Amino acid sequence: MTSAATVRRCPSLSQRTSPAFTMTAATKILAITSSSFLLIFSFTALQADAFTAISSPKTSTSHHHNHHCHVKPALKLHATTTTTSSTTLSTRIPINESYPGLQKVHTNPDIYIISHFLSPTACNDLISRARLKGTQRSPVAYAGWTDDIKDLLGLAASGPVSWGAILGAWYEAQGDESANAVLNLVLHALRNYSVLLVVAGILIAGYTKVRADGLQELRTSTSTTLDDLSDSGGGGDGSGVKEFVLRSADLFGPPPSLSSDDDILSSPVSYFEAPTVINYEKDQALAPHYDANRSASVEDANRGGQTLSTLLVYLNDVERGGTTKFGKLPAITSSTNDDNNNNDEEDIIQRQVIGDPNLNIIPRKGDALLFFPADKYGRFDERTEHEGCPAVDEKWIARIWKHEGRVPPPFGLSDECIREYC
Ligand SMILES: O=C(O)CCC(=O)C(=O)O
Ligand SMILES: [Fe+2]
Repeated sequence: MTSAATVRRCPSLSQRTSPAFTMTAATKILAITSSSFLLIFSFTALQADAFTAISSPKTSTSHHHNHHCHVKPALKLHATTTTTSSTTLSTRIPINESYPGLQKVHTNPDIYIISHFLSPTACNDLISRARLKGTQRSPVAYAGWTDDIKDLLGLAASGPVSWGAILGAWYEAQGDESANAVLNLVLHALRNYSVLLVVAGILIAGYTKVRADGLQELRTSTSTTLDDLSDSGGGGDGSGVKEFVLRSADLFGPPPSLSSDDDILSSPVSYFEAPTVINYEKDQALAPHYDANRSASVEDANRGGQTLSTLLVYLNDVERGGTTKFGKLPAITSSTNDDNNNNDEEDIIQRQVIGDPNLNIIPRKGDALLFFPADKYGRFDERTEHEGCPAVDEKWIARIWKHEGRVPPPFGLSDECIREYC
């Protein structure tokens, strides 16, 4: 008999535990709740570290020799709206404010248009290189999935999983009048909790997968990355990729606080993802999204962390459709912007979609659009939500994302390439 053994081993306990022990309802509730709270507490304390360890993408060093990678950077679409308050944001990363053609179209969050950022030859070269390499359906990453899963698991663990565990244990304890009733109850609660947590985990993983698959429908363009800065490989008039990368380096300027003994990190280019060329055919579009990722420290760890700036260049004139719209920002009217002189302001007003209350830019060949999806500390700025409106006429753009840290290949340019051209 277990109880006899217990009595022999532990006399002091046996004195307090009468053989005819009957567990009161209050004891049961106390036992179950305390074990559940203990579990919830340890779950919450552990989940952050454990989850980060599980989901953190591995940084690959095996690609460093790879000059011409075929890995496409993914677009960061969020399945849920993030809640970062813009009042907690700091300023954006600095840029070269005297860059020729720079015109501010919105202040806080800062958005610029840069007229004639790329020459028509460079635009043509970027398009022809992308055509030669071939574009494929643009990938979409479910940005923030790690945090979403954490949030959902946390909710489940402290809500339905706990109550399910408690109710289940309560039900199982009915009629258990043995001396081990309390222990049994706690064990049942713990077992129920673990089983239900695993079930919740499986359901949440399935739900996340469905959401991730759904996001792909929101981006219907095709694209490719170009990481070859050499003149050969295009139309023969010099490399549009090189022009794009070098002008972007001039625009962003050298990174602050250089560790000067590392020549690669002192080049702004090492913080760039390789240029991506994107093609929209009739009716293709990119739904409203953010270029930053609220879980960048985990999900973008192998591509330089958070996206701090987006630089888009329109590679062709687009008569109808294909505008870039900022759905949370107002259109520029003659009174909203004091930073430009009247001619520049007129020019910008003309480049917006007439009648749209939001900032909505019409593509013009060679012009760049510059904005900052996160502040200089990498904090997500939801005001920069934007979309590529459905194309009517064909549209081509090239894009560089500047990150917080070095973007290693295959996402960024190789050390050899940066040393040779930048
Ligand atoms: O096509 C556009 O105008 C916007 C593209 C964009 O937002 C992106 O590639 O992240
Ligand atoms: Fe974007």
